[in-house]
Amino acid sequence: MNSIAWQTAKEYDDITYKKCNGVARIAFNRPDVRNAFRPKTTSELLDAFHDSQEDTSIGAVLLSAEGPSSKDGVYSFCSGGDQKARGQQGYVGEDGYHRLNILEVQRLIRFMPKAVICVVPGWAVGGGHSLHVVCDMTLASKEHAIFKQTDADVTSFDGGYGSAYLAKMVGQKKAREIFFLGRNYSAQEAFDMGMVNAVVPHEELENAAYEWAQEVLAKSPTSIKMLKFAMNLTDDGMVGQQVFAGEATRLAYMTEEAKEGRDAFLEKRAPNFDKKWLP
Ligand SMILES: CC(C)(COP(=O)(O)OP(=O)(O)OC[C@H]1O[C@@H](n2cnc3c(N)ncnc32)[C@H](O)[C@@H]1OP(=O)(O)O)[C@@H](O)C(=O)NCCC(=O)NCCSC(=O)CCC(=O)c1ccccc1C(=O)O
Repeated sequence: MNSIAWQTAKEYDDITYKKCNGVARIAFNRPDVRNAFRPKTTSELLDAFHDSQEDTSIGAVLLSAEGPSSKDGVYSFCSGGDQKARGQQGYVGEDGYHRLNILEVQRLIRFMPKAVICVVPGWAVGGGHSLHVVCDMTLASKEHAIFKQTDADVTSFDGGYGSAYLAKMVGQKKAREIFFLGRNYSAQEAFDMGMVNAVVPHEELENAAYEWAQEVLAKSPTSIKMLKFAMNLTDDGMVGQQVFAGEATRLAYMTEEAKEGRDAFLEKRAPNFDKKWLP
């Protein structure tokens, strides 16, 4: 991480948020509890992801984690929902309300028109595992990453991207094994299953993720956005169609034809569209 001139974009309690050369880095920062998320964490994640989406200088986002734990030196990406904050109907924040807002974070990652790369330095467990699944790509620490699904140990079930989309990624049998048995899988095993893009020596992990982001940034922003939404579309139903079509509408807005349609309305006249029907 030393060679990258990260600048803090905003101070938070449960996460860190930095930017450098078109890349944003959002990282869990509760390493002593394996980076479990509580409502405060998810609110901060939503805020930072929203900023990354809105910032036109940012083209790719790393979702990573600080660490290791000051207690035992163990690295983690995220161990899912903080079970100490869990109430009867969800996770209880400082306002006393019970929330399930990690799914909003998942949706922001899924629908943001920028590549999101998950950086897994250690444990990726429960809702933390699901977050890695929903990211566009995942890089994992060769020495320390461990993937594990504990939802069925604590009466939770991510019935969306965390399980059904995972099954599309690793196959139905393997996805059922991951959820029904809750075993530990190494970075290499996760790579072999198809849910990790690269296994990287721990010391090089953050730099590798930044380099992957820089490679993405060298590509056409419109292509990256449309490709992401096209690949999402078949799994996201009408919402996937809506997101893809929204961007298609934006492209249509940029044409002379659209300008004529708008101007004709404002000038209270019939539109004079260019009568060319391209083959
Ligand atoms: C991650 C472990 C496998 C790591 O094991 P180990 O290395 O032996 O460490 P530990 O000694 O167990 O832990 C160290 C320290 O951290 C605390 N801790 C770890 N994980 C959590 C956690 N999730 N919550 C609270 N605290 C945690 C642990 O207590 C220790 O503290 P000490 O004070 O030092 O004793 C292992 O830790 C582990 O299995 N952790 C629990 C994993 C888990 O079950 N997570 C929850 C899964 S359910 C979930 O994530 C909800 C998903 C979700 O949010 C969701 C999904 C679908 C729809 C809606 C929602 C929604 O929004 O709720």
